[in-house]
Amino acid sequence: MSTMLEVTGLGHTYPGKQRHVAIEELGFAVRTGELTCIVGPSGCGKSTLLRIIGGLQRPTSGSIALRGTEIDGVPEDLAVVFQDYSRSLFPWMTVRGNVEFPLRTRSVNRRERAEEALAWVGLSDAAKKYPWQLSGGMQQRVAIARALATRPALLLMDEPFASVDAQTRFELEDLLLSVRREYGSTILLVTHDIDESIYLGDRVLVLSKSPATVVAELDVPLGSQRDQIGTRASAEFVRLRSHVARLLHSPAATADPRAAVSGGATAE
Ligand SMILES: Nc1ncnc2c1ncn2[C@@H]1O[C@H](COP(=O)(O)OP(=O)(O)OP(=O)(O)O)[C@@H](O)[C@H]1O
Repeated sequence: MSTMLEVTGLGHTYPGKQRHVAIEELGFAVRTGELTCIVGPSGCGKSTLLRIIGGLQRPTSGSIALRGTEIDGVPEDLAVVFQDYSRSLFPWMTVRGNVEFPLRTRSVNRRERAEEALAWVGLSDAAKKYPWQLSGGMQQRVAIARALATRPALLLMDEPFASVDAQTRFELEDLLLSVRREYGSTILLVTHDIDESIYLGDRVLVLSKSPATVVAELDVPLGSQRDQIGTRASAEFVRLRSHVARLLHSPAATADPRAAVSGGATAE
């Protein structure tokens, strides 16, 4: 499998009076076609990391390569879905207008692409509505459709389901799994929810407290067909969940980044 994203020796320090070392010597790779979840404690630097990968912020040190080319600015073939759907959609544009918006500079059939992406997320009937006429979960589907319409090489998602209720969250998680199964998307998703990281991920990267560094990389051997009840009740899921929880809460685990590489290791 080829490498989609390679992060090497990444560091970021916020300067000035509030000087803060947010990320330190952070490195990992995302393989093409893989859904990688990053889980870490609140304030550890997850959003900073995604902003840097998305080209919205320059790192203080280290490098990031997308398909072998170092990122300098906002890459064309990368899309981001943020947590706050209410601020990421344009309220004066219809749903279809929002999905077509990032395609305006590309020579593609915008209408066709937008309609296709809306069908992927089950919102064909809402194309002419405005975002404010939709529920929160539907608005986040629009944001996902807008990102998918550009056919990004890499889809970045920053806590995409953190602002919706639990039932909608489950539905959106399953939607994401089915879309990526069908289209083989490469996805890097940040969450602070351990269960979500295991339910969605082919691989989970566990980050330390700030400054963020990779504590462990775990393979998630749960297969590609997952369901909210059976998968979450499985012995493997429960084992991984307690393993990640221990890694996140144990100061000793932060000492050796290779302490728990590849899910086989147990913290018990
Ligand atoms: N502009 C800034 N200036 C100084 N410090 C900052 C700035 N932005 C973020 N930080 C600090 O950097 C650290 C990482 O912030 P970041 O938002 O990346 O964390 P996070 O893991 O995404 O947080 P959360 O889980 O709460 O969303 C935090 O301690 C935060 O206070």
